[in-house]
Amino acid sequence: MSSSPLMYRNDTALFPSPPSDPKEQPHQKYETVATILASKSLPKDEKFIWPSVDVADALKHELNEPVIDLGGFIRGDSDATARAAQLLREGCMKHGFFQVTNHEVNLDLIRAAYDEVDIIFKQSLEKKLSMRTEPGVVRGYSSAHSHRFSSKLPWKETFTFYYDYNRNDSNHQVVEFFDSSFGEDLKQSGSIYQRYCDAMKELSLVIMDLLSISLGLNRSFFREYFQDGFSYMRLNSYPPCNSANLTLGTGPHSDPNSLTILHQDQVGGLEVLSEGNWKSVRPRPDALVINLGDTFMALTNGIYKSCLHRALVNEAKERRSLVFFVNPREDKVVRAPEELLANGEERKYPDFKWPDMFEFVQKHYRPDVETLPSFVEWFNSTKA
Ligand SMILES: C=C1C[C@]23C[C@H]1CC[C@H]2[C@]1(C)CCC[C@@](C)(C(=O)O)[C@H]1[C@@H]3C(=O)O
Ligand SMILES: O=C(O)CCC(=O)C(=O)O
Ligand SMILES: [Fe+2]
Repeated sequence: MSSSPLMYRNDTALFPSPPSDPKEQPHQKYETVATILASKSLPKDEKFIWPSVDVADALKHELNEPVIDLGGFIRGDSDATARAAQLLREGCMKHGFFQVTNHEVNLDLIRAAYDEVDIIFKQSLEKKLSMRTEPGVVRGYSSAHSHRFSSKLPWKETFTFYYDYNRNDSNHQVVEFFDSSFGEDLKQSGSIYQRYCDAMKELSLVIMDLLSISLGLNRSFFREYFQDGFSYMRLNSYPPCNSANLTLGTGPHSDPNSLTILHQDQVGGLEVLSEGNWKSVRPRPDALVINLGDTFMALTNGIYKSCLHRALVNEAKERRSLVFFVNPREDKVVRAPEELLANGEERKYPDFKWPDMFEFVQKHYRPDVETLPSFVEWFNSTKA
C-alpha cells in the first residue's frame, strides 16, 4: 500500500487515511474500526459523527409515490406499458427514483441472498480482512471505508464483487470469485449471488427498455447501450448503533454509476431527497428500488435526475441491503442522443467514459450531492 496520502477535494479524508498512531499497521486500523462497529456504541472521537446538515430531518416524512407494477409491461400489454412508462417518467424527472413490483426476481432468491449476507459478515474478522478492498478498487470487504476516509466514516460493513455482462452464465464468474476468495466455506453464497446477479442483469435490461420508451426513444436504445455492461454487486450490513441520530450508514449522495437496483430489508432507513425534503422509503419485501445515477443523468442531458439518497442506521437492529450498480462497458462514450436535445439545445455534459467517472470518485472526490457538477468541472479542466 502506498504511503503517500491523496487528498479528496471535498473532504478531510486521506487516501489511504493516515494511521492515528504512526506505528499502527493498516490491518490494525481496520481491526479497531471493526471492533467499534461490533460494539454498537458510537465512540467519543469524531470519526463517525456526521455534520448536522447531513443527519437532519431523519424519519420526518415518508415518500408517498406509486410503485410501478412491471407485470403488464413484461407481458407486452400496451396499456400497462403506457401507464408504467408515464409513472417512471414522472419519478425520474422529479427525483430519479422509483420502485417496481412484479419484476420476476424470485422472492425466495432475495431471501436466500440475505441469509448469505448474514453468513458472510459473521465470518471471523481475519477471514474478512483477507478479502479487504485495495485502494482504487471497489471489490472486496470494507469496514466503514476506514482504509480511505478519515472523517464522516459510514457506519457499515460492505462486501463488493463484479459482474461482467459479457461473460455468459456458463462462466459462473461469481461462483468462481467466491471459490477463489473463500474456498469451500462459502460455496453456497457464490451460487446464490451468481443467480441473483443473473436476475439483476435481466431486470436491468427490462428497465432500460422502459426507460427508452419513457423518453420517446427506440425501445432497444438503452438495452443496446448497456447489454455488454459491467456491474458491481454490493452487500451492505449496517450494525445497530446506540447514537444512530449522530451517524449515517451511507451519507447523502447520488450514485455515480448509471442505474442502481436496490433491495432493503424490513428494518428501513433508506431516504430520498424529494422536493427539498428527506423522505423515508417504506421497506416492501416484494419491491425493488431503482435509483438513477449521475452517468444516466448525463446520458439524458439532465432530463432525468440522479437520485439523492442516504441510509440511516437503527438504534436496535442491524439493517441490510443488496445493491446492484449498473455501468456501461468501459469504452462506451456517455453522450446524450440527438433525440433528447430540444430544438438547438446544447449538450450540458462533456463526452466521457465510465472509467473517467470511476477515477474521479475513487481518487479525487468522495461521492456526495454535488458529484456530477464537480466531475464536469474536474473533467473539463484535466481531460477535455
Ligand atoms: C463506483 C462506486 C463508488 C461507490 C461504489 C460504486 C457505486 C456507488 C458509490 C458509493 C456507494 C456512493 C456513496 C459513497 C460511497 C463511498 C460508499 O458509501 O460506499 C460510494 C462507493 C465507493 O466509493 O466505494
Ligand atoms: O443501503 C441502502 O439502502 C443505500 C445504500 C446506497 O445508497 C449505496 O450503497 O450506494
Ligand atoms: Fe447509493
